[in-house]
Amino acid sequence: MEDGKLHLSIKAIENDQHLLVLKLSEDDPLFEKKKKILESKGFNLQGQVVLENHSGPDWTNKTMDVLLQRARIMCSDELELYFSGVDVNSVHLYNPRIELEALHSILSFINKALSSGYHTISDILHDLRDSSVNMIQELGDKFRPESRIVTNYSCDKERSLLLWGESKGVRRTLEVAYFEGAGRGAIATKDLKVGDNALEIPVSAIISEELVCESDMFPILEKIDGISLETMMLLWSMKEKHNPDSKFKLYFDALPEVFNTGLTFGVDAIMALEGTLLLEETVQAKEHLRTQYDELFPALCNDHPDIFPTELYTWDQFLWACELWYSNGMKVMFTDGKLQTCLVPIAGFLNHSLCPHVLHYGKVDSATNSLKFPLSRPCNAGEQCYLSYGKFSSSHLVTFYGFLPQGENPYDVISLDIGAKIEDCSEDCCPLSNWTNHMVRGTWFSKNHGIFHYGLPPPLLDHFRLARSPIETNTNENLETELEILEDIRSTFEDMLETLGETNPDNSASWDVKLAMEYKDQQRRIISSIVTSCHDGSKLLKDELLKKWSF
Ligand SMILES: C[S@@+](CC[C@H](N)C(=O)[O-])C[C@H]1O[C@@H](n2cnc3c(N)ncnc32)[C@H](O)[C@@H]1O
Repeated sequence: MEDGKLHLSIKAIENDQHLLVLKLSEDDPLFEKKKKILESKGFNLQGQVVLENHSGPDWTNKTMDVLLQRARIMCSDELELYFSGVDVNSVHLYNPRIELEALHSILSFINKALSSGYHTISDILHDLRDSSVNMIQELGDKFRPESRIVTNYSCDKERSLLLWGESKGVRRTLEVAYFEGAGRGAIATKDLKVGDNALEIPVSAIISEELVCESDMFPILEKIDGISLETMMLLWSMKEKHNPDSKFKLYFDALPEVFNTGLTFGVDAIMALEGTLLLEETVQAKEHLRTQYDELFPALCNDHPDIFPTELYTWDQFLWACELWYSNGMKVMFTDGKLQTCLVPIAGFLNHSLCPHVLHYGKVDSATNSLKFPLSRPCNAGEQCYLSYGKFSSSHLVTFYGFLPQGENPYDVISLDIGAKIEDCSEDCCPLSNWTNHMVRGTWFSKNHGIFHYGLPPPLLDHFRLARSPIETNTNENLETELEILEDIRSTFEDMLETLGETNPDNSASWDVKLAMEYKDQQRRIISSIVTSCHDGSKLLKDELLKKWSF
């Protein structure tokens, strides 16, 4: 089996014994970094586990542990490698999504192995499968975001859309409900296991580029220099929304009238963002859209009033359509290998979570010509079923989706403008120093707050160490330098805290001001954690220095 990032295989050896081999995929763009981590943790690159019948009750747990430690590294993304070099032994959740990917990769492999024979070791494989299923269940149990259903919301339009879906061949084990603070969402109609499909949408029920290409606006749009198919789709949807004969009428009818994303923040909310990078991000994103609009309108309406009626192409409607596509668009890979941003009716009801039920979706199954949404973790009947929209920071989620996810978002990082790449020092001393950008995140994610770590990202510390003593690579002795580094980092982040200022909670504030303030509070929490970690680290160093001097 191959999961893009890791190869798992079973080889028969002697005396009914088998070898389970877990190897890093060389196609993984992070291959070199992961290889270095595996080596630095003392793992050989050819991860092998001998499977023999049967080695006692502890054997399954120990084997799962070995497999999981490796799979965590193999499934990690660049961000996780940057921050922790992956704390493979951690029993804490540093990133539930990666933990889920690692467990799910192991489970999928074992399921495949079981269905393709290996009778002599089927007991072992069953035990490993049960163990991974239990671990996935435990992971999900630790992550239960609050989701309260609003009972007085009529879901008539949504139900009509579900019925339309059934008539188009949509299969589902989900119902729609309205949730406090999240709008519509999907709940499981029965207990769903890992591998069950929450949804299956035939390609014919997906809004894709084909529709604009067949429309009467295409011959006009294709003549515009540099216009993308995504922009064409957006313009098509602005008109189709009002088409009483549209094949997707029930879909458009069920869309929210307003989206409430960062793109429609009012002046007060923008002002409330003062001191955060999100202020610039939202302003720039909106300016970019305004420029794009002004390049197309009113020219298109003036030149082709029959195809582009002025009343359907106002700036406000353009912005609504941008919010629709940003917050509901899904990347879909079709069977011809083309990747398109599409609107997927019904799947668009699924909300996002940091520990989603559906992790892998977006590739059309050629056997059924449909888009499937299989579960990577179980979802009980009546429970809200979540999707992963992607590995997004809170600033991205606020700007383009208009919400902050519940729980600690590991992708919530603050980039630091100290970009210059430093050359890799020797592999033995700091194998993961070769980064082009530096960043920080809440230090509560780090499990190592000890001396020389302080809960801060190792590559960032190495960057400062190298900048101070380019020749000396082993800084462990250099406590004074460490102290200076921590003082520098602390003062930078104290300045940031000061720029952020204080916010006073105001329950009567509008939705956008509340969201902006909530975002700002989160930023403050992240920055405060760095200041505190620097402070605690300095104390550790001073204690150490005192000990040295007292000898
Ligand atoms: C694809 S739609 C999901 C369905 C949406 N709730 C609705 O009523 O149409 C994406 C939007 O749902 C909302 N949303 C998704 N996940 C959320 C979450 N975890 N918490 C709050 N709102 C969420 C945001 O408004 C986002 O822009």
